[in-house]
Amino acid sequence: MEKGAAFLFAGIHFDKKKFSTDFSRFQEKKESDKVSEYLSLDENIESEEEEEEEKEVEERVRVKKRKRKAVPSETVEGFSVFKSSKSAAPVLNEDNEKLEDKLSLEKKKFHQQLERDALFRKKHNIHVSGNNIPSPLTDFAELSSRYGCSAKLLRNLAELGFKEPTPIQRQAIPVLLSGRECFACAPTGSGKTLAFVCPILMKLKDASKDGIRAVIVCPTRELANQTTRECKKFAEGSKFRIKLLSKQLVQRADLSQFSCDILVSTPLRLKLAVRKKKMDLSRVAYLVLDESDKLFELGLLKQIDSIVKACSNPSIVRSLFSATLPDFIEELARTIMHDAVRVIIGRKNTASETVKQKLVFAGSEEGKLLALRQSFAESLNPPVLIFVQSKERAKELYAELSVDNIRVDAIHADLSQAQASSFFLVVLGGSGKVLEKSDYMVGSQTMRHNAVDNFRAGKTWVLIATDVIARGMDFKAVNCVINYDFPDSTAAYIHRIGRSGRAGRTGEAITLYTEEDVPFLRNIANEMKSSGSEFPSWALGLRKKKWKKHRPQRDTISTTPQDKGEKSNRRR
Ligand SMILES: Nc1ncnc2c1ncn2[C@@H]1O[C@H](COP(=O)(O)OP(=O)(O)OP(=O)(O)O)[C@@H](O)[C@H]1O
Repeated sequence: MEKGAAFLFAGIHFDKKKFSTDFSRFQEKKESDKVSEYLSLDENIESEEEEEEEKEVEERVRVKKRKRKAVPSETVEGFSVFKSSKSAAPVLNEDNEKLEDKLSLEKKKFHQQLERDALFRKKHNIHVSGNNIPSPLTDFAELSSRYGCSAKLLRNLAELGFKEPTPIQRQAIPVLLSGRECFACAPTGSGKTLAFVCPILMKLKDASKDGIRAVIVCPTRELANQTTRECKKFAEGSKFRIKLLSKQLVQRADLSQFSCDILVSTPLRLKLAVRKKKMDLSRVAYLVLDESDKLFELGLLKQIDSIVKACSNPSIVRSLFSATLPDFIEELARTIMHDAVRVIIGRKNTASETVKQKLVFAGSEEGKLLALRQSFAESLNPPVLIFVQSKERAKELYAELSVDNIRVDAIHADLSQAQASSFFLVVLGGSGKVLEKSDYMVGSQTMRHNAVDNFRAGKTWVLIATDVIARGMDFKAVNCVINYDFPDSTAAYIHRIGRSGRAGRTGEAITLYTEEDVPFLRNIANEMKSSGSEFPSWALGLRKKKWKKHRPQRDTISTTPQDKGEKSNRRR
């Protein structure tokens, strides 16, 4: 429009009714022949106004509808707003209702499942904390239906005689299979090994040469050995490469290209392999710290720290397992774990309920030996495991019992020397001969092995040991554990007596004590009480004493004449 003529038409409106014929003529003309700018000018003005009004109304309706129905914008917008909105509304309502029904049904199902899980956990004494904890396993078959477990693994479990999962297996396996990190505390002999090995085998699926894929750290060589053997049993028939990090392996010049599916090791060996032989742990997807409270003790903490750092894969799943898990260890561990699930079976830090516990006052060191001989004379029900507090005392007791016509053996390690000179140890052979250093430096590993194997095989009836085998060792049928020397902590007590009463069997534990041990009796009595054993109630009335590494100097065990002169001076 020309600016100059525009004022002439300002305020002029056609009376559309009066000039409807003309108007329609123009309209037709306009539409067919594109009427002159002059005539169409007013029309345009009017139609623009109308169009704008119409648009405004449409927009208002659109906004109102959006607000009222809160339906997705695509269903309102479009060419024929009113048409589509009229027909869309009922469909949307229906959809919404269906969706709501579906959601509430799912919610209901979810809550029912939570209730079932809670009841099931209560029945099996499983306590959990954490977010979105997966349901416990009702049976091993669920490993297949819920997680696609291979038939081979299920067959292996069946062949090992594992009919039902134990409580720790019921809960820890689904937690780890869901990719969650886990703190687990379950009684001794309750099947923790399978609880961490099974998810690893299932997650790794097939053998691969893609670096080191899973690492299991155990505090002692015996336990690492046993765990390797167990892993191999569970993985029977598969191509998984399961390796124990042996001394020979660490001696290899370069481990930077070393690969295996599961690597089992003690902390010191693994740290050396990483530091000195460039072993690469950056691809480890699963890290298990077994007997984790032991691994977090001061002597091993630095090694564990460097191992955890070397396992630098950001999506790593870490888990901690033990029968004893003090709060401060949990807090420490929490600093390295993400959104971990905590699984406790029964009451945390309690002895196995399948072990009948007894406390016997022996008066003195002489009284202890007398009590032991007397009990063996009355009934020796092998296999029996005897714990003493030092390797010297193991040697002395061994010398005493080997003349009693008892098939006895001894096993112990001097851990402080082991740390200084790669596992210096002393083993006493079945012959009763105390080995010279040159003997055990050559064959120490084999002999320590033999002591364990002979005991397992029933060739040895009585095994005298230090705390080196107190943790994790699975001697299935140990009938009785004797604490010849009082344990040095509650955890040591729980682990020592836990060598008996495993996998649902019953067992017995006898703890001898002298005056020196009385201040710590209350702690043992408490353990006896909380694990359901008979306990001396008077001991609970004793003064509370913090139990820190109780290893008093004790008189020698030896009764041989040549030792008698020295006896008063010799305290172990
Ligand atoms: N589901 C199962 N059914 C039957 N036996 C089982 C089952 N799971 C494990 N066992 C057996 O129970 C015994 C103890 O298992 P395991 O050594 O794993 O216990 P643990 O909880 O690690 O004990 P510890 O705290 O002393 O290390 C083993 O002999 C093992 O073969």
